[in-house]
Amino acid sequence: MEKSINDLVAAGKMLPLMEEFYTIQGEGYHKGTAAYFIRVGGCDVGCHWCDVKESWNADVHPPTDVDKIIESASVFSDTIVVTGGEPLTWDMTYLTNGLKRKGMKTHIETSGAYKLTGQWDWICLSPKKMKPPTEEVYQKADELKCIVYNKSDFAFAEHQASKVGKDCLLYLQPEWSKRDKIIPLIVDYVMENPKWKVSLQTHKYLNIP
Ligand SMILES: C[S@@+](CC[C@H](N)C(=O)[O-])C[C@H]1O[C@@H](n2cnc3c(N)ncnc32)[C@H](O)[C@@H]1O
Ligand SMILES: Nc1nc2[nH]cc(C(=O)O)c2c(=O)[nH]1
Ligand code: SF4
Ligand SMILES: [Mg+2]
Repeated sequence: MEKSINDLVAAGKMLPLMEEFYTIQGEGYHKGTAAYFIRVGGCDVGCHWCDVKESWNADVHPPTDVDKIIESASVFSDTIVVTGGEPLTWDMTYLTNGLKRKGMKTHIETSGAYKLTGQWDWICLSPKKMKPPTEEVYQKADELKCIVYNKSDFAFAEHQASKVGKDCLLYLQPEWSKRDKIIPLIVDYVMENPKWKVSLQTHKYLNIP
C-alpha cells in the first residue's frame, strides 16, 4: 500500500495537497484576477522569510488523487494557479494535462529550482539565492518576480533578469515583514530602472487568502 502511494506520487497522479482555495491572484501580472489556487506541499529551498513554512514538510500533507484535484479546480474559474511549497518538487505533467483537457488556464508560481514539468500558460519564476533556477526555466518564464529583503537583492534581481527572455516581465516584490523599509527603495529603483515594475502582495492588504 505504502509503495503504491509512493509510486502514484512519483508519477504525479497523487500529490501532497496542502490546501485549495478560490481567491484573487494577489501578485504580479495577473494581480486582480479571480483564480483557484492549488497549494502542493513540499519545499526544501529554505527561504528564511517564506510566508508558508507550513508547506515545507510534504509528509504532513495527505497524498491526494490528482483526478479529484482537477475535478474541484474546474468548478470555480478558468484560471488555476499551482503553487506550494515548491510545485516542481513533483511531476506536474498529469495535473496540468488534466486541467488543460478541461479548458483551464494553468499558471505556476515557482522558484524554478527543479526540473520544469507540466503544460503551462503562465510561468511566474521567483528565483532564490539558496537554490537557483535550472537553466532551462529562465527562457520559459513569462514573469520574473524577485523578492527584495535587503539592498543586495537588487543586484541579484539584475543578474536573474539577464538570464530571462526578452519578453519576460520583470517585477520587484517587497518581502512582507520588511515592506515599510523596502517599499521606498523599490519605488526609487523602479523609477531609475523602468524595465522593472512593482509587485505587492495585494491579497494581504485585501485580507483574503
Ligand atoms: C510561497 S511561494 C510558493 C511557490 C514557490 N516555492 C516560489 O517560491 O515561487 C509563492 C510566492 O510568494 C513569494 N513569497 C514567499 N514569502 C514571501 C514574503 N515573505 N514576502 C513576499 N513574497 C513572498 C515567493 O517568492 C513566491 O513568489
Ligand atoms: N491571493 C493570493 N495570491 C497569490 N499569488 C501567489 C501566491 C502564492 O502563495 O503562491 C498567492 C497567495 O497565497 N494568495
Ligand atoms: S521556495 Fe517558495 S515555498 Fe519554498 S521556502 Fe522559498 S518562498 Fe517558501
Ligand atoms: Mg502566498
